[in-house]
Amino acid sequence: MSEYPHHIALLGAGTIGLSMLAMHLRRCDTRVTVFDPRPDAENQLRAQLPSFLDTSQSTSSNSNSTPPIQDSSSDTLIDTLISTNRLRLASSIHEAVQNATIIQEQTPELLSSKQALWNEVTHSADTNAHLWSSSSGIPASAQAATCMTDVQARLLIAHPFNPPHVMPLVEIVPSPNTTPDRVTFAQEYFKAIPGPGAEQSYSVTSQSPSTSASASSQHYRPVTLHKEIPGFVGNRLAFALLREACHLVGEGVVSTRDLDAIVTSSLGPRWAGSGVFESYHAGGGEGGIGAFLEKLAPTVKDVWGQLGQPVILTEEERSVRRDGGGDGSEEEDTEKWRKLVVQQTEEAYGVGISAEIKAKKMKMLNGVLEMQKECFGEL
Ligand SMILES: NC(=O)C1=CN([C@@H]2O[C@H](COP(=O)(O)OP(=O)(O)OC[C@H]3O[C@@H](n4cnc5c(N)ncnc54)[C@H](O)[C@@H]3O)[C@@H](O)[C@H]2O)C=CC1
Ligand SMILES: O=C(O)[C@@H](O)C(=O)[C@H](O)[C@@H](O)CO
Repeated sequence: MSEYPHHIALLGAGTIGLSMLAMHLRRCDTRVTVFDPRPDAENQLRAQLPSFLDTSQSTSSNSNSTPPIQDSSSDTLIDTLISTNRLRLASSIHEAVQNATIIQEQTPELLSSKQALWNEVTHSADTNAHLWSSSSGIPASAQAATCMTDVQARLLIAHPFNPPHVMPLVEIVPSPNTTPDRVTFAQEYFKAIPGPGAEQSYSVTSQSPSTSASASSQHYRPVTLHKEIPGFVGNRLAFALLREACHLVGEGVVSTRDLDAIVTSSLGPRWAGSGVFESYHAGGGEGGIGAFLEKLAPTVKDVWGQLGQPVILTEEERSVRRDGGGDGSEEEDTEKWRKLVVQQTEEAYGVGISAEIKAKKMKMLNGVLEMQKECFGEL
């Protein structure tokens, strides 16, 4: 038996993949083989991963420091992970999945490429490996539609929220063909991953492989959906809010910056402590959410009936319109909101986020999560 019971093949080391890598390495009983075809994959990993690992200052909530630039200690950390067999870089999918017990993909959000990936993976992988997809919204049944039944039984969605090395939610979304034992394994695996800042030495293999976050210190919160639905739950809620936000900006009701201020000075703080239903339950007074819905039904009905339906075009749809001889003016009308949203957001926040701002946002996020644990035990 390997010194590491869990051998994860991580396919795709981009925005989510590298953060997922740091998440997996927080368990002492894992080793991870990474594959990404981009020519600069190793450089990207060496540049990004150290700042996601808890040994750096930038993840602790009391840090004012900006994420460390890559220095020799970062390289040493990566080299030590490699020399202690906790981290390996593969040059092909075939190589990456050899003897993997868990195969997790964070490749581009395209159904066709995910389907091709799973077919390629299952030609080389152990027939008992767990198969996880980080997809933002493509259900497992769609991804596995061109795979054999035994593959469909092992494939599920483990959808993180960015950045997964910090954000507690993992949406576990099985397909109708995913067997219950695979769901249970995924739930228990993520629950046992220590949170950010857990005292952790990534390089010492002398630590016993067993790692389990105690219930009181549980950080990750896998939530399993009962049914598949495109976008799952987190993104459907987020995209519903995004749709109305884009509608309000497109109609000239509010600017993007002021809409963000409305969220961060009300709903954001509220929802950090009480979710949608709990907060309306409290708002309903003695009668709880039942009373809330009764009292507010006329207003809710009126607002629901007037929520915006802004149209968004895919790049393909936009090019078809342009190829059709359109001068873009029809597109401008159809997506009037889009130009305003992009223009106002870039004016408000610039293009690209500075390392200093990223560090401040990370400090705030860690602070909120620490406060949640302090007030409510496990998240
Ligand atoms: N960016 C986000 O906030 C979140 C993204 N996701 C999901 O995670 C997945 C990846 O998204 P990102 O990390 O943002 O994309 P990304 O574009 O940053 O990274 C994708 C990586 O996959 C690599 N890749 C392409 N084909 C590959 C293959 N055949 N095998 C291995 N690697 C391959 C690319 O070189 C790239 O580095 C998507 O399904 C996305 O919906 C999920 C949650 C949040
Ligand atoms: O918001 C998140 O971090 C995730 O729910 C996502 O899936 C991404 O934002 C996604 O919507 C964009 O890649």
